[in-house]
Amino acid sequence: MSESLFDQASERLAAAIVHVDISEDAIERLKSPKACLQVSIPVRMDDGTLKVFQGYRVRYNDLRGPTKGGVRFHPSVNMDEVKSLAFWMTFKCAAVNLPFGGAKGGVAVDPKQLSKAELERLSRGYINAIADFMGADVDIPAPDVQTNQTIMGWMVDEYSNIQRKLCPAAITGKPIAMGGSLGRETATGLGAFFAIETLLPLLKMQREQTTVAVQGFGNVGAAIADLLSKSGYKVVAVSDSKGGIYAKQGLDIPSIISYKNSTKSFQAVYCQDSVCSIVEHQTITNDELLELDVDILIPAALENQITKDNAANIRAKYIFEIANGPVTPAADAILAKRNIIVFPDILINAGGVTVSYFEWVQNRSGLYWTVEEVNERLKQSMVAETMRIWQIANQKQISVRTAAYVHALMRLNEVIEAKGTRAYYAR
Ligand SMILES: NC(=O)c1ccc[n+]([C@@H]2O[C@H](COP(=O)([O-])OP(=O)(O)OC[C@H]3O[C@@H](n4cnc5c(N)ncnc54)[C@H](OP(=O)(O)O)[C@@H]3O)[C@@H](O)[C@H]2O)c1
Ligand SMILES: N[C@@H](CCC(=O)O)C(=O)O
Repeated sequence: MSESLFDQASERLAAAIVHVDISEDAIERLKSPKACLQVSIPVRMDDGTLKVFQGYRVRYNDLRGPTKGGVRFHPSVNMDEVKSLAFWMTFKCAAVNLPFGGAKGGVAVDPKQLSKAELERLSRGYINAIADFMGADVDIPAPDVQTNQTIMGWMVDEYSNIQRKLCPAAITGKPIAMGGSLGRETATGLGAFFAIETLLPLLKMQREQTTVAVQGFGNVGAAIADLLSKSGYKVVAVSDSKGGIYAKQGLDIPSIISYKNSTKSFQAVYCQDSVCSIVEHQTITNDELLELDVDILIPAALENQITKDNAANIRAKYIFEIANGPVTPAADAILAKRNIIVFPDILINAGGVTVSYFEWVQNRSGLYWTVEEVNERLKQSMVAETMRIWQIANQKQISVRTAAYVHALMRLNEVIEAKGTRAYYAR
C-alpha cells in the first residue's frame, strides 16, 4: 500500500526527534491531531438544484495557542491532505515563534466551475458548518489554495452573523475594509523573499547571476516571481495548472501577471502585442519546469511535485518550498545524495501566517499598522528564524528541513514542560 500524505508528514517528525531532548509522552502527543471534523455543506446552485459538498477542518495541536491555518478549495481535498497540512501548520507556527497551534481546512470542490453567487453560498455554508469548532481564541481560518480575500470577507461576515457581534479576529486574510492587515496578500511571497535574501550571501550567490524557475502562479507564486525579478534575479520560467513558459534571457514578470489576471492562463503570453514586448520563449510542461537547469527552483503550487520518480532529474542547486509539502521524504533522500539543498516549507512559506498573526493582533488591539511596519516586522522575524535554522543545520550537520523541525520541536517542548502532564490531555 502506498504511503499516505500524513505518513509522509510524520516522517519529518521521526527524523527530527532523535536530535531533541524530548519526552516519549510529548512525542506521542504530537503524533496525532487533536480533533478532525468532516461536514456536509448543502449549497443551492444557480439552476435551482441542491449540491452537497464535503468540508473538513482539522485542529492538529493547540499547545502554543489557538490553532491557525488556511482553507483550501480544490477537487482533491480530503481528510488525509487536511490533516497533513494542519500538522505542517503546527510546526510552521512553532518554527517562527507565533503563539499559535496548527490547523487546516478545505472543501472538495472545483471553484472554477462555480458562479460568484454559488461560491459565496459555499463559503458561508462552510463557516456555518464549522462555527462551533472555530473562534478568535480557538481556531482561526485564513486563505490557501483557491481561496482569497473576498472569500475570507464572506466567511468572517457569516461567522459574525452567527455570533451576533463583529468578530474580525476570528478569520485572517480579510479585505482591509473588514479589518484585514495591509501587506497580508503579498506576505507569503515577501517572507520567502526575505529568507532567500538572507541565505544568498551564505550560499555565495549574487542576484544578477541567479536563475530561478517558479511552479505555480497564484497568490504566492506570482508574488515571489515578481519580487525576485524586480530585485535583479533572472526568473526564466513560470507555470500554472495548464503549463509553463521558459525564456533563457529571463521573463517579463509584471506583464505576465497582468496577462494572467486578464486571461486566467499563460497560453501565448508573448504573442499578444498589446500586452508586452515580443520575447523569444518556449512553452514547457510543469514536469519540464521542475527539471530545468536553474540555480533556484521554487515549487509554489501543490504537494507531491518532486518525488522518487523525478528527484534524480532535478538540476536546480537549491529548492525553496513555498508550497506546502512539494517534496516527498523519498525525494529528499535522493536530492541530499545529489547535494541539492531543500529549504523547507515550514520556514520558507511562513510569511503568510506571520502576517495573519499581525492581523489578529491588530484586530484584538484595535490599533492598525502601516504597511511599512508590517513588512519590517515580517523581515525581522524571517531573517532571525532563517539564520537560526541555518545555524542548527550546520551545528548538527543535518538537513535544513530537519533543523527547522528541531527548532520547532524545542519550542513545543518548552510549553509541554511548562504545562507538565496536563499538556497531554485534551481540554
Ligand atoms: N495563500 C497563502 O497565504 C499561502 C501561505 C503559505 C503557503 N501557501 C501554499 O502555497 C501553495 C500555493 O498557494 P496559493 O495561495 O498561491 O494558491 P493559488 O492562489 O490558488 O495558486 C495556485 C497556483 O498553482 C497552480 N497550480 C495548480 N495546480 C497545479 C499543478 N498541478 N501544476 C502546476 N501549477 C498548478 C494554479 O494554476 P491556475 O492559475 O491555472 O489555477 C495557480 O497558479 C499551496 O501549497 C499553499 O498551501 C499559501
Ligand atoms: N494557508 C497559509 C496561511 C495560513 C494562515 O495565514 O493562517 C499557510 O499554509 O501557511
